[in-house]
Amino acid sequence: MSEKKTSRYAPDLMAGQVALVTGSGSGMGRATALEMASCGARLALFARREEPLEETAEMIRAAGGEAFVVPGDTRDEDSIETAMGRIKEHYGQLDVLVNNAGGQYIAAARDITNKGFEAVIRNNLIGSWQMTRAAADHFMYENGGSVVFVTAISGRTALTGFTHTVAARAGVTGMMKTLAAEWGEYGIRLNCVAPGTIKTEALGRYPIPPERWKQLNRSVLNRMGMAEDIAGTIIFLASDLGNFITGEDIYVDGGETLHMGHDARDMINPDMFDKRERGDGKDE
Ligand SMILES: CCCCCCCCC/C=C/C(=O)SCCNC(=O)CCNC(=O)[C@H](O)C(C)(C)COP(=O)(O)OP(=O)(O)OC[C@H]1O[C@@H](n2cnc3c(N)ncnc32)[C@H](O)[C@@H]1OP(=O)(O)O
Ligand SMILES: NC(=O)C1=CN([C@@H]2O[C@H](COP(=O)(O)OP(=O)(O)OC[C@H]3O[C@@H](n4cnc5c(N)ncnc54)[C@H](OP(=O)(O)O)[C@@H]3O)[C@@H](O)[C@H]2O)C=CC1
Repeated sequence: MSEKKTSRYAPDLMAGQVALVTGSGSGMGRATALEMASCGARLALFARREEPLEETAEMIRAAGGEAFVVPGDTRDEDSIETAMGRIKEHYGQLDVLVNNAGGQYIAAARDITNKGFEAVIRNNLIGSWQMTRAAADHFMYENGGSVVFVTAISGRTALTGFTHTVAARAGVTGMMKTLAAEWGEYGIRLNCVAPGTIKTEALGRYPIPPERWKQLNRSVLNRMGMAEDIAGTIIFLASDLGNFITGEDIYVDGGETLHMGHDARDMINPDMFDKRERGDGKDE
């Protein structure tokens, strides 16, 4: 067997646990699956396209982990039932569900048709509900578990061009909080991770010329987010590290949503804010 990949967390943090990650053929889903495997979790990988899932599974196996591919569509109840049945047969348990699958198209609100609005709600809200309900029915009402939803920063800020998905993600957050209140008694914890602008393959699908990519970076940390930034937070919440956290909504956005009423750096004297050796406010 090949050597286990080093994890940023303890290599046995998720030992004995089975985790289902949706949308794990790319981006944040793949990064989360890889890191969970390096923490000892056994993975079930779910998305519509089988080939990228197999690639993720191969990466996990090459690093000494265990992964099982269950293709399906979060909008399709039958494919979810099939996946849950196969996970039961293969692993016999499910402890963690990461609802990361999602996507939308960009459009001005006045150009969004009712059909288009509904399609995005189905993909980003109803899909997550269906996965969560099935995981609870099949596994978690009986044995407890942890569910993490990947949403977006739109709870704190407007995102023009994304009215439909902003509505869907806000729906997910409200649903998560209410389920957390109802399902605490079953030992089920539910939380959201809200990513800022994260450099994944998906961003490349938007019609934004590469020379304008820099403008996407509104983080105060002076870099775009990476899939691993999100994976680390998901694992913190999903694993025992987050044992007493439920109903929370954690923003992982490099400060992108720190709105400034005024920016004195531009208005008054930029030199005043130049980087200094000392950061304690005393004269140098
Ligand atoms: C500056 C920015 C910073 C942007 C940076 C800020 C960060 C943003 C955060 C988000 C990042 C990401 O999500 S990254 C993910 C990137 N996105 C993707 O990968 C694409 C995801 N898209 C999809 O999966 C699908 O298109 C989805 C939206 C779910 C709809 O799929 P369906 O099969 O259910 O439906 P379809 O039959 O395709 O379409 C149904 C109707 O939806 C509408 N519709 C669908 N696609 C459409 C399109 N491209 N343009 C217009 N309208 C469309 C039409 O009305 C369609 O009806 P008809 O007209 O009758 O056909
Ligand atoms: N990148 C960013 O800046 C941000 C992204 N997000 C959200 O975070 C999540 C991950 O994003 P990211 O990694 O960038 O995106 P990706 O497009 O790389 O990943 C999304 C994955 O979801 C899968 N998926 C989409 N719809 C379905 C469905 N109906 N059923 C099953 N699987 C589905 C896709 O695989 P397949 O096509 O094979 O089904 C894809 O692999 C998404 O929900 C995204 O909208 C939120 C904020 C910012």
